[in-house]
Amino acid sequence: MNTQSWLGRLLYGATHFEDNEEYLAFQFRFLCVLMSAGAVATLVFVLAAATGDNPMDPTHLRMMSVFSVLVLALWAWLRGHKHRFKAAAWLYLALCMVEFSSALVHVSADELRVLWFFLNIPGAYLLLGSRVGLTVTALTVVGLGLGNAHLARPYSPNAMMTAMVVLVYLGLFFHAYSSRSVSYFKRMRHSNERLATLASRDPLTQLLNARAYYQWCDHWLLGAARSGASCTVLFVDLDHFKRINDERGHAAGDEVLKAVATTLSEALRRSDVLGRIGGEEFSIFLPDTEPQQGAEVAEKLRQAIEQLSLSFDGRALRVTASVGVAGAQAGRSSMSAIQQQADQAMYLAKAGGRNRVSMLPLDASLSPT
Ligand SMILES: Nc1nc2c(ncn2[C@@H]2O[C@H](COP(=O)(O)OP(=O)(O)OP(=O)(O)O)[C@@H](O)[C@H]2O)c(=O)[nH]1
Repeated sequence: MNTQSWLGRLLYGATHFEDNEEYLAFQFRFLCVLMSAGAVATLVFVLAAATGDNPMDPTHLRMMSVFSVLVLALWAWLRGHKHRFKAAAWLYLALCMVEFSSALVHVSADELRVLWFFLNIPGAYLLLGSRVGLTVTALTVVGLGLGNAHLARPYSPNAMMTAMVVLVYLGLFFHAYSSRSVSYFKRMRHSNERLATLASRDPLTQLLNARAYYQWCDHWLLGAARSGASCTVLFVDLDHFKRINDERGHAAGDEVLKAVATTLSEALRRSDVLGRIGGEEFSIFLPDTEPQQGAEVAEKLRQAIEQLSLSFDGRALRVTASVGVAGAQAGRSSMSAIQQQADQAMYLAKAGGRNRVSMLPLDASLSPT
């Protein structure tokens, strides 16, 4: 979506659109093309008038020159800046209205000049939405209806009627089209967001699933490789979880997993990342954190889990966790190597009696049983 040809770069500038900005990307590019084409076409008219091939009213000629310069400037201002799109679209619409009105008033010899207004209708709908499109259609019909009698060479009632019917038809046609296409894009964006959530979240706890979690960690490690920043991974594995399932039922086990996920999320900083990477296994990535600090966080989490007061079917449930801590420097280790180290540390904690925190290479158990 963001790979651009040389023509694209020339017309739109270097503009990055997110996956959920597909419709904005279309509108932005459409406006850039409209403005560049509009400015060039107007310059051709101006040049033809200057060489005497297309004699034109001097007031309108001046108007066209100003129009083409302003549109070129507006296009240059918009290129590469998607957040300027709305303002540029409004300004372009206003410039077109002035330009077409000038042609209507000053170029009486051109019987077809009313056609310029027809261009505004699709442009307004596609760039600024159906409400603006409808307003522009209504203003054009009313303006032409009231202004015709005051023109130096007014259109015949028949010609005016034809122009108005076609304008109204065009307005209705684009109203239906733009409302449909916008709602279609919105639904598509919503579905894409839902799909992205389904693909990256664990359905039980709503935490990142293993794939999304590791993807995030790999991305961080890659980004921090140059600076060699420290990070710590905590591997949290619930103790004797099978027993909870066997003795209290699978539903009780699910409740425990949800409660632990909430407890961990609440205890962590916003910059930390938490994923459910297996049945009763959670992994936590602490960016810019030395192992010793990470071990303190691990101990805090272990205590929070131990202190959880849970009950299922009216009976209390107790849960504890063993936590393995592994520290690393970005650029020196891969995520799978760090996770493996955290895994081994967690097994040390299990072997040491569970409900504790361990760290490699020396067993750095922080909590006595
Ligand atoms: N309720 C529930 N249980 C799950 C889920 N995913 C995995 N499990 C169970 O988690 C249990 C994990 O058991 P083990 O790997 O033996 O680990 P443990 O009983 O916690 O023992 P230690 O880790 O050695 O303390 C298994 O019984 C799985 O069926 C889940 O989504 N919901």
